[in-house]
Amino acid sequence: MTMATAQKPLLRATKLSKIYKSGRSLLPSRRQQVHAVNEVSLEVMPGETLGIVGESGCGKSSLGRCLTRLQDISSGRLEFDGRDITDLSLRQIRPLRREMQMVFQDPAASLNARRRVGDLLAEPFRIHGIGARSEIEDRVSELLRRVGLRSEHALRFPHEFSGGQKQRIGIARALALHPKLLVADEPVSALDVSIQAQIINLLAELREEFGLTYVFIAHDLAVVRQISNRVAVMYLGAIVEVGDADEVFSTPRHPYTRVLREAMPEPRLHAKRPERAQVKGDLPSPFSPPPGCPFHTRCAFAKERREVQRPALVKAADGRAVACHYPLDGPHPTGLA
Ligand SMILES: Nc1ncnc2c1ncn2[C@@H]1O[C@H](COP(=O)(O)OP(=O)(O)OP(=O)(O)O)[C@@H](O)[C@H]1O
Repeated sequence: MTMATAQKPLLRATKLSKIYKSGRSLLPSRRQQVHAVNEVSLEVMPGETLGIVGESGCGKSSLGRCLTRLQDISSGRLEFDGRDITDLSLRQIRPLRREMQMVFQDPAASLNARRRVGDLLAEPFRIHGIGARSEIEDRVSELLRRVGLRSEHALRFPHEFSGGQKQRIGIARALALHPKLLVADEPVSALDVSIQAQIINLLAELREEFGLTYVFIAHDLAVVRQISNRVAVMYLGAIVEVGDADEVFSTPRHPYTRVLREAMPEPRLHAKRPERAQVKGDLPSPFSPPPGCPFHTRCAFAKERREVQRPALVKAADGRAVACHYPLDGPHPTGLA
């Protein structure tokens, strides 16, 4: 790989939006729209892990599915490996599936319960016409070993495995064809904490071994922190802060990031801060998001004059970006404070 190639983002989203039309009303004019992803722009560089964190319903899964084109994009642009893939049809996108894969929270849902694990892992090779039968068997055994299982496990059915083992199988299936990009959507949320760490370690090892690039989605900041180089914080469909993971966690600039961080189960952090930041009220309905700054209804710092404007995500000189009229730390990005 040349330096020039290395410096180009593997994935670039520009003002990417996903709007769902709710089917609740029979009258099309009365149907409500959910702006699940609202003009998100981000870049993922080869070899890095971008964590995406935010509360349930903020649009993380929708963004993940758009980034891998498992679902259509309503507006904006998506480039993968230098190619515009925004409007590719399902047929056109199929060959790219080898290069961009997803791992989900519930691996059992994507593993056909009636088929043996060996068959499930052989499927990607068959679909893409790769390898003779004996070669595929060898590759399946190797895959199982690589994710910490045994080759004999190929003969078993998914229900014979624990939650952590099922996720190992899900990861093996996603990595079978050596993709460039893996989007993991809450891959450890359903697992016990001790198993979570094992799966995160496995993902980190595989990233190094295969030179993978990850988008790692989770509602749990502590989980995202363990594996991400950079992190993007989402609120009501928009990215409100993005930057180096350690810096975002140690000195959050968006009031919402600070609330998320202080909810982390770290006794040391809480002991130092008896007055923890509180988020006021409930997450507004995505059917009728507040005008102006989407966080102003819950923000301890918002003042009326700033409610009417939606703050843009502006990058400061140190590379961190925040969409806030009242950032908490560091250079002010908009000059409005
Ligand atoms: N297929 C769909 N049709 C209509 N609305 C949808 C659809 N999928 C998601 N939504 C809505 O879009 C918004 C974002 O949902 P999404 O699942 O992307 O968020 P999330 O942050 O991943 O939440 P969770 O962690 O609970 O899955 C929510 O209001 C959700 O109800």
